Amino acid sequence: MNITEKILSKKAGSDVSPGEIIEIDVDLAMSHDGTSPPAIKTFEKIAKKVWNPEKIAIVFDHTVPPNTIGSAEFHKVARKFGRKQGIKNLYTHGEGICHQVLPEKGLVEPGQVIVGADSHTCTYGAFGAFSTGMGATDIAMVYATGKTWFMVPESYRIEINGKLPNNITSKDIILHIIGHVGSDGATYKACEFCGETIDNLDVSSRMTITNMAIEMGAKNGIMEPNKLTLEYIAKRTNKSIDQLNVFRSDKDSVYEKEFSFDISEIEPQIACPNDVDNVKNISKVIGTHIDQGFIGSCTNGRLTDLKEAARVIKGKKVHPDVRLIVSPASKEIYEIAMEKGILKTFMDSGAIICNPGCGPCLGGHMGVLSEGEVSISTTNRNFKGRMGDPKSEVYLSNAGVVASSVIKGYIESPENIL
Ligand SMILES: CC(C)[C@H](C(=O)O)[C@@H](O)C(=O)O
Ligand code: SF4
Repeated sequence: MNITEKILSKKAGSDVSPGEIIEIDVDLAMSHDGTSPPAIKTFEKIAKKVWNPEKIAIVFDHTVPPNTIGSAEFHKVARKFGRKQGIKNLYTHGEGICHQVLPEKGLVEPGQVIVGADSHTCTYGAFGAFSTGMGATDIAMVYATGKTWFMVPESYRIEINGKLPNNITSKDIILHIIGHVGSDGATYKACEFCGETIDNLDVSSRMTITNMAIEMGAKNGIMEPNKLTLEYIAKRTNKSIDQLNVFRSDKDSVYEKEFSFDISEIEPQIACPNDVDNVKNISKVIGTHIDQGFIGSCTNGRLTDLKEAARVIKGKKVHPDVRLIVSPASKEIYEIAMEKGILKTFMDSGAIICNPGCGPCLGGHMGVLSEGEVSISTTNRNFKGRMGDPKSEVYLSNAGVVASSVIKGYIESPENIL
């Protein structure tokens, strides 16, 4: 069996195979300020008390602080519910993006089943957990019962080998893969990422890859935890590595499809408007005019990303006709970036630093695009109108490319700047 099948078998109490429908207990369920209110509405029709207030996390991140009366209402409803139900992990003070906050708070462990009312819940696969997004009504059922059902997915094995070239990050790896597989190329599949490149990646870089599994339609993205990951989880959960429930794929596991990528010579990858799989080598789009750069999100708002961007922008200025918005993915990251002088580097360059949260990622606030405006962004989606007007455009890249581009006012590669 592969890692996904092993986790689901353990939960189901017997060996499962792809296509089978199982009902299992979940270890952790999550919703945020955008999806908690609809989940609560359904929950209140079916139950009075949540199944376990310790196994639910509610994180305010999508519009923090609230930007409309409607979102302030959503915060009020979710906050009241969280308090009434005694939800232990209720983060209402701008702690950061749910997908960053949950691992930081030690809520994510290998071998767990985690569900969340947000499509990028697949991020926790970087820690060797089976995790997936679902709709708010499904989450309401989980809040009430602690259980959910799945069809066991078929698995894709995606092997990545080669040493990362200069100015290339795991964002380029996942964009490269999505460009090949297609935005619906892995619909309902368990995408297992493996190979020497994955084995050597740090925790943040691994999270970027599993985070974007949903952009190929995957049910979940998953990796066997490496040493750095196990150390991270042990530290965050106050457990020893031996206490963690690590699953690994058998050597003779069965996969529906197998892919192999060598990334040792790739260029920075850019997902061009308006599809995440419209991926081009940067050399094809250098010179494209931009009006905004955004560094942040659950994909690339971590310290490694901020450091990479700061390395490129240090001592330089953002182009006068461009705005650069930086929003660290969590308060913890914000604090470290502040202490290390990284935020100062951005401020000196002319950037706007926003509080942790989703920020402009989904076009809600803090950097909405007007008609015809173009953004280069470290986020994960570039659908039509994603960051504002339907006639605005979003290019997706790694953080270093955003930094080099905002200096020039057009898409530019860091290697031409440094
Ligand atoms: C608002 C929320 C439901 C949505 C998601 O599920 O992904 C958002 O986080 C996004 O990135 O588009
Ligand atoms: S940062 Fe963007 S992609 Fe991630 S959860 Fe928030 S809105 Fe969704």
